[in-house]
Amino acid sequence: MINDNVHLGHRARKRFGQNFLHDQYTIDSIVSAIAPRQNDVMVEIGPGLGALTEPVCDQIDKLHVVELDRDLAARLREHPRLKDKLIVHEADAMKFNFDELAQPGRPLRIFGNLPYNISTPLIFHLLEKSQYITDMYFMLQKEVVERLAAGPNSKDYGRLTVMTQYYCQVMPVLEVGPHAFKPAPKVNSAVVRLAPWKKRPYEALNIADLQRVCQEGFGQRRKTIRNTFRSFITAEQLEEIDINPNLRPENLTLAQFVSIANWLTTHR
Ligand SMILES: C[S@@+](CC[C@H](N)C(=O)[O-])C[C@H]1O[C@@H](n2cnc3c(N)ncnc32)[C@H](O)[C@@H]1O
Repeated sequence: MINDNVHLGHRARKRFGQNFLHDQYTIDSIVSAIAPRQNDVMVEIGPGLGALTEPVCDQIDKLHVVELDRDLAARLREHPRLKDKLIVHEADAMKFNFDELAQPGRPLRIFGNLPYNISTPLIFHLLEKSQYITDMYFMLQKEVVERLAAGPNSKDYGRLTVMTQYYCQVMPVLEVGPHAFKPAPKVNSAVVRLAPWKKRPYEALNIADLQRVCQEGFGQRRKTIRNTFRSFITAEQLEEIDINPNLRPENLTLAQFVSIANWLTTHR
């Protein structure tokens, strides 16, 4: 019997979200979407057994990789074809200082088939580093990509949507079925490109206030905003900034979230 949990001699560890890509068409499509260029400062999160690492290294001379699994990090350090090109950071991507890798005038290009158990907090972590980043290509649960790309008035629209679209342009790239991985996950996946805006369409005066408005708003998404936000803005004041107080948080555009946050910042 074939053991689907062992791939290239490594037993997949569930706690590290290990589902290794093995479908060549999917691998080629992702790498051609990323289109690595010689001068790019590139970082891969969770290189694992190197499914994406190898074809990317065929196109560039140096690649930073951040891998939490000690055995996989050791394997990459000794990999005959890769060891001279890789800078292996054996670390938790959630705690890793990505900004230290960026060089003046050379922001980072980050990619990875992310462990699904940490993908949402990791995206929040990286959004705060967006000034150091050119773009990010991530394989995620399809459902998470739908949340990232959602528009107002949909069930997928939430805090992750608003905060990501505040920092980045969101472009879904490719859908991937479970059988592209070993072991096969129970869910469908998709690749997305997140590209931090060169000039943001809306500017929050204080990012903590935008985070607060999103958190409070989507924490009670069935309530109207006259109720949700009553601790800091009245229905009349919402009308003064041209926002209907009878809307629900999921009806608000990014521009309206930023207007409410900026009202909060300037009326303390
Ligand atoms: C879904 S697998 C992808 C592996 C490989 N890139 C591929 O596509 O086959 C996720 C990888 O992330 C690593 N990983 C899990 N948690 C991590 C963390 N907090 N920081 C860095 N790497 C992590 C796992 O060990 C694994 O190698």
